[in-house]
Amino acid sequence: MKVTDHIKQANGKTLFSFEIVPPQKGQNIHDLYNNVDPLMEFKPPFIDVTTSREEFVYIKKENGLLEQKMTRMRPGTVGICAALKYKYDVDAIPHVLCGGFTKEETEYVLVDCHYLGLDNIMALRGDAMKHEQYFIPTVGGNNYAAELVKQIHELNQGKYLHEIIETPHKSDFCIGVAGYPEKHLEAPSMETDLRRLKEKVDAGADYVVTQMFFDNQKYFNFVEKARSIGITVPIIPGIKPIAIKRHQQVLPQIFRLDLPEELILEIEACKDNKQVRQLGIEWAIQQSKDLIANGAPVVHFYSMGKSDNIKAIAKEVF
Ligand SMILES: NC(=O)C1=CN([C@@H]2O[C@H](COP(=O)(O)OP(=O)(O)OC[C@H]3O[C@@H](n4cnc5c(N)ncnc54)[C@H](O)[C@@H]3O)[C@@H](O)[C@H]2O)C=CC1
Ligand SMILES: Nc1nc(=O)c2c([nH]1)NC[C@@H]1CN(c3ccc(C(=O)N[C@@H](CCC(=O)O)C(=O)O)cc3)CN21
Repeated sequence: MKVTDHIKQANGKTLFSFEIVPPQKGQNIHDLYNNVDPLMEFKPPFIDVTTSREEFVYIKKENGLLEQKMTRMRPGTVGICAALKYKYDVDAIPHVLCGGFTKEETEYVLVDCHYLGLDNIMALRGDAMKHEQYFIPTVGGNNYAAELVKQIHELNQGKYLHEIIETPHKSDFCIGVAGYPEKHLEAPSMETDLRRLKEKVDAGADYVVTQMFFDNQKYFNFVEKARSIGITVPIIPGIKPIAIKRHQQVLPQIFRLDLPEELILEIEACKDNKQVRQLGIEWAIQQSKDLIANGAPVVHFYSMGKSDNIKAIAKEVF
């Protein structure tokens, strides 16, 4: 079922959802299930499965030189979605990226999703590769998420690439896109970034999931601004519980967001990472309760593999 239909069906009750990252290749799918199992009692209507960029790896050759190879360390997004759907009867949402894929490859992924009965696609541009300072579009691929949304939307109209299919079967994907309460790191201003978001919605996006934020006011202001420029689709807040002291530096650095002073002081007062993890849980519980009280359609959790903290939060909130 579509995310938008889950939201309609919930009739104002806030839903719980989360996001997982495929394991590194060579791992066991049961490790993933072990982290999903404890969260299923909170009845997530959908689970997102991310797609990671390809990266360079260096293989030591016999002569001692290093050989550079390009590989995807965490493949399997669509396969994991199918596995989750059929194991738990849950809607699993693959993240489909512009970066790393030609439009043709993207079409094949979408055809797989359609055959597997996946009803939703999260359409993202994707980050820069590790060695790149900025995102460089893939030759033959989509340049921005809005173009990817257009490609998916056209498939929904039965328009395949190169228009060589005469009587096409139409897909009916519900399309999610990302939104940035503290603006995307490359955007020159909040207003421009919001216009970009509007372009994605105008191209056919059905809902928005936000980047993580630690001050709910940022989300409320963002929703207000989005509404004021005519974005009417659901805007789902994304929450990440702080888990280690180092997040204080790396999260602002990677995602270009601010941590509230109160949270920083509380992290500084923690003696070890066990205390930070507990603080992260408590902070996310407060954020979630406030988001629910203010009518958020869903609270979506970025669980980066381990689910114990998400479970502790969901137990208090859902
Ligand atoms: N829910 C999730 O999983 C989330 C994922 N992300 C990640 O963030 C990264 C960025 O992806 P998206 O937001 O999908 O990218 P996007 O293509 O919507 O935007 C990327 C940047 O390009 C700018 N931009 C967009 N259209 C433009 C145009 N026509 N001309 C000039 N600039 C333009 C935007 O303002 C933004 O700074 C991705 O790696 C995604 O995986 C971010 C937030 C949430
Ligand atoms: N720009 C961007 N790219 C993404 O892939 C992405 C977003 N934003 N926002 C939404 C979700 C949330 N994501 C993430 C990704 C990593 C961590 C994270 O905490 N990573 C490391 C720390 C960073 C590091 O050392 O490299 C961790 O400790 O787990 C959190 C959320 C992935 N998604």
